[in-house]
Amino acid sequence: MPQPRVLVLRAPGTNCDEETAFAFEQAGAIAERVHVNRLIENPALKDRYQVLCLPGGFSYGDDIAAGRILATKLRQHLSDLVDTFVHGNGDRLVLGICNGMQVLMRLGVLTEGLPSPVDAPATLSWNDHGRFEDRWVHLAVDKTPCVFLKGIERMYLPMAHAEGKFVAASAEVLETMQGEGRLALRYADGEQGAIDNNVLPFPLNPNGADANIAGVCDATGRVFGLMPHPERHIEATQHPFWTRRSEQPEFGDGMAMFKNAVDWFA
Ligand SMILES: NC(=O)CC[C@H](N)C(=O)O
Repeated sequence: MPQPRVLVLRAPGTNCDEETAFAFEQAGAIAERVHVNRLIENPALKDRYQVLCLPGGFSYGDDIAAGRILATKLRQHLSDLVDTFVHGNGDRLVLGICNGMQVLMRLGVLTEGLPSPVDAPATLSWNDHGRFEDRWVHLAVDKTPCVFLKGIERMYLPMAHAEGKFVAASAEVLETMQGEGRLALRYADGEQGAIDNNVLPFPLNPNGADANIAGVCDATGRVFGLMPHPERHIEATQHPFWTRRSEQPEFGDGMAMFKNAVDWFA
């Protein structure tokens, strides 16, 4: 099986790049952490990679708005790189985790092709309670073309963010996204929780996101952004109650996402 090469993009304030690269490597990929300034110096570096991953953290200190500055830098200096991974020949993948999803949202690649009643079809806003929130959440996968979520029904993952509330500009945006399978990942009520479009109470929905949205993809399913952290649950012993389980699964819930990415290139 060809080993895909993953570009894990770093910027000042990124803090999940090591774990994310490790998760991809455990899944069978070759992952390299590359600083955004190295790519600006040498844009041709991008041609080494099949997957672009924007990891979590506080890029540029979350100044102005989380993800805003890195997104602007990418748009100004590396639009060709973004275009190659997002569109290109349709043979590459893009994953944004937490701050990475924030960057993808600010770039507009996760809401491409949607009706836009105001300046953007959707955005990420501050959590309803106005604070940084760090907790484990139950997630359910909706019917979706998302490559990363193939075969996954549920996950239990940590979330850790302040600006993670997905807000759509209109009901039409949400309907279109759901129709295209783009509302891929939702906060759910416990392990058996189903997809629910009615906003679940805190802490089930930790930020008040519309339709309990935790992750969205583009229309092709190759570009995916999620607020929870799959790279923080790739081993069974990272589960908060692992010592109380009689049997351990082979991997933590997040691992399947990284394996799906690797398998897509097989
Ligand atoms: N874990 C993260 O990537 C945090 C994202 C961002 N800094 C926020 O607080 O919203």
